[in-house]
Amino acid sequence: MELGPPGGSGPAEPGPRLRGLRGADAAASASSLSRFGAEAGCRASAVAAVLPAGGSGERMGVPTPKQFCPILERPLISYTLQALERVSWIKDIIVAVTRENMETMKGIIQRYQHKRISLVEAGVTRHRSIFNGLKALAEDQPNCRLSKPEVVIIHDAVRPFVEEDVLLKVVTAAQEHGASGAIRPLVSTVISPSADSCLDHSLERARYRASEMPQAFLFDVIYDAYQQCSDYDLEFGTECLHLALKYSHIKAKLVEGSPDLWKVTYKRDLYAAESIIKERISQKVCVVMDTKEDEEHVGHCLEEMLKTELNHVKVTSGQDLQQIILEQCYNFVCVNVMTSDFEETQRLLNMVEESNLSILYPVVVISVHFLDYESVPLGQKMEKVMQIREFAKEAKKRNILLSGLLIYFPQEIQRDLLH
Ligand SMILES: Nc1ccn([C@@H]2O[C@H](COP(=O)(O)OP(=O)(O)OP(=O)(O)O)[C@@H](O)[C@H]2O)c(=O)n1
Ligand SMILES: O=P(O)(O)OC[C@@H](O)[C@@H](O)[C@@H](O)CO
Repeated sequence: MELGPPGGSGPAEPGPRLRGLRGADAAASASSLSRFGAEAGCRASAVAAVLPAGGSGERMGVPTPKQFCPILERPLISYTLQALERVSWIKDIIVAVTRENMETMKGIIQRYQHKRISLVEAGVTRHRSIFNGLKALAEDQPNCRLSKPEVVIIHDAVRPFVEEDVLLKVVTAAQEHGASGAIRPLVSTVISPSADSCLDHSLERARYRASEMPQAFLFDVIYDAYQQCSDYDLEFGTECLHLALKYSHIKAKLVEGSPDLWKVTYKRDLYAAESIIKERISQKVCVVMDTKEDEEHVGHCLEEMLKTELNHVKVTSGQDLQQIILEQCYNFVCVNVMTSDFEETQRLLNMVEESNLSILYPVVVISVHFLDYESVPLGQKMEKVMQIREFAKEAKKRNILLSGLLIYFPQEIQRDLLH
């Protein structure tokens, strides 16, 4: 579906071209029932989001625009989309990308099964990209399929660490004040240089804040502002809150944001983002035992030890494995006591694959085999466990990192361990 440029109004560059890729409506998660959720019997305030993603990432210093740079083999923008998709009361997510990156963006949406996404063409500046995203939501556009929201969130596509709580804060504040934005304390002091590059004056740092994202606006407030916007502001402006003040005379409510709201701008930010993501997905481990009895003995011994290092440790003998996978655990220790077959591990791999869990992040599975070296010669055991290499090659294709661990115990110690 194409959206032509509005009749005579708006900037010179091509108007937004909406290529609806609206996925199936994501099931509203019960946990997100909120004043913006699908609560039965009350009119939910419609909220949409516009993600400017049409930049070239010059400061990153690599050929690929930073929003498409990989983190753990997945494009940065996919993490931001996932963060917004987790919020069930955001009904539409409009992403502004350049025409040349449109196919790349479509591929990301399909590969990572992103939902509620619509694409518009980016502009030559960030403000123009945002304006094109807003036009896709305005009802004054011909053939527009998206309904106008009451509140619109604007969030840079290169800010992947955005949580539901700050989104709720800025949207609630925007409903009350017309506009709202996340802010953070300044790290460096702001100074004003003179024409000859000497210090003219410095600002009292404590009196100022850094403007971050997300921001939220009553749709009409920000859309009217962009429609009145001068070409100079569209070309050189960097602050949507300023446009709301200058053109719609709305003073945005400022909301203290968390330290994670920073924007990926330089290469070091990409490394920082990767280590934060690794840290987050490695804090949850599930120990899968092959019997209920082992769960209560070996499993809980392991749980006590792991809890000294990790935030979330879950032990199961399989009955609630499906739920654990749904809760997005990405690390599994599959313990096979007294057996060297892989039935348990294979069952886990199948469940992980069926759940599409490894689409978004790599899943780590360690298959541990406690074996009595007196009953079976090492060579035969090693042959069995070496099979895991074949499993691992196949699993890697599905973003599942499988490894095997063979632990030999004389029979009596195993008995002691289990009782
Ligand atoms: N014409 C533009 C320029 C920027 N952006 C988006 O605005 C966000 C924040 O802008 P910035 O960090 O400046 O991104 P770039 O312009 O790509 O970076 P650089 O200035 O280093 O080139 C990014 O998601 C970027 O893709 C956009 O949608 N359209
Ligand atoms: O200026 P850039 O294009 O690097 O990034 C845009 C930022 O200025 C902007 O995201 C925040 O300051 C909030 O407006």
